[in-house]
Amino acid sequence: MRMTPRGTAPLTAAVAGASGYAGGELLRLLLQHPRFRVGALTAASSAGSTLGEHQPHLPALADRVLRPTTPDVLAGHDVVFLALPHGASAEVAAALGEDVVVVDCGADHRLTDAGAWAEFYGGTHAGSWPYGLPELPRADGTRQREALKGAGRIAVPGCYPTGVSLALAPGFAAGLLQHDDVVVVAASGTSGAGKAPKPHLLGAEVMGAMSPYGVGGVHRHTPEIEQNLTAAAGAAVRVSFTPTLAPMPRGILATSTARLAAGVDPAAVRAAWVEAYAGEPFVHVLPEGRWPSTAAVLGSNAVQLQVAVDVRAGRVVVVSAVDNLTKGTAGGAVQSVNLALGLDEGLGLSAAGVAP
Ligand SMILES: NC(=O)C1=CN([C@@H]2O[C@H](COP(=O)(O)OP(=O)(O)OC[C@H]3O[C@@H](n4cnc5c(N)ncnc54)[C@H](OP(=O)(O)O)[C@@H]3O)[C@@H](O)[C@H]2O)C=CC1
Ligand SMILES: CC(=O)N[C@@H](CCC(=O)OP(=O)(O)O)C(=O)O
Repeated sequence: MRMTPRGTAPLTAAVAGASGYAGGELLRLLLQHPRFRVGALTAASSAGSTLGEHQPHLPALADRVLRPTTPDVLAGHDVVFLALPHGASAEVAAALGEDVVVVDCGADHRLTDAGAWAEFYGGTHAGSWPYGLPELPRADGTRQREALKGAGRIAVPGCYPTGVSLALAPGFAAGLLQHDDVVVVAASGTSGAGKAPKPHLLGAEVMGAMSPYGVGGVHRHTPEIEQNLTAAAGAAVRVSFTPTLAPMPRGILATSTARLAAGVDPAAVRAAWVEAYAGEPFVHVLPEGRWPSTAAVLGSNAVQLQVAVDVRAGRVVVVSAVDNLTKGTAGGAVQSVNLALGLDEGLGLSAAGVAP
């Protein structure tokens, strides 16, 4: 049985996938966290090399040697962060005891519907864990953070679902939006695709170009976004989602639109978002007339939002920006772990970004 830590003794955190982008961002945040001490660091083909060869921006850990990703190496920590490719987490997690908080940054434990898993990922569904998006409004008036308090297992959301779900959920929770006409187009920086070499991520392909991918309702974040918006609406929501690759290292800008429900006064719409996030330190509805930008959230755990009503088209338009590696992965993971351990939710995290 896992106990809530008392006092101020350091908590140990292992990071599996430490040579990757998500692993590197987790380590950057853990080094700034007052309660964590970094324990074992693991990888696959990079095992045996030093962290400094993969993460030159983390000099404090440069001499640490990466170890193989095995349950034996990861056991004995308070928290294990898994920043591994899809499909690699479930087996490792199953071999870790109940006394360890396990945080899966990959997709293996995000979806509750085994049919959706089979359709979008294929293979065996590993099951679902409490979903790590604390601010997400739910139809019963609570927030997702309630499911994370004391959790021993956490499924970190995908980067697009973080920005898109927080953008639209207040409108569904307040009954302002139709459920069957939701369109999302989002652009992501290339770190969202991970570090493993891929031809479409070569500099010559990416620089100076924006290109869509996963078009036609086939991107695997579609069912995850629908799952979140359905939880907010209390009834099934259908989404058409189109991702785009943008020539920048980090950041996601999402434009999410939905048709206004019958009888809704357009003038009253924006207030629902302002009210939903009024007490949230990491979700910022910008003052009217200002628009989110990926540059303003770089390295930050913040989500920026703006809401407008396109009266001619009868649609609500929400633009959101997140850093895919911070709030979109590692920051969201640390925030959820803080809740799981009974620590202050924002401990070690900042809404301040890096600019220009
Ligand atoms: N990048 C992003 O913006 C986001 C990523 N995520 C998720 O986080 C996870 C990691 O992504 P990301 O960091 O981008 O990926 P990277 O490709 O950058 O890193 C993957 C890491 O996993 C290790 N690894 C690869 N295969 C295995 C294996 N079979 N067993 C153990 N370790 C392995 C790699 O080690 P080696 O160096 O030895 O190959 C590397 O450390 C993924 O599930 C991804 O979906 C979630 C949200 C956003
Ligand atoms: C630019 C880019 O390729 N992005 C990734 C999403 C990254 C992420 O959040 O997702 P997962 O944890 O679900 O892999 C993609 O579209 O597949």
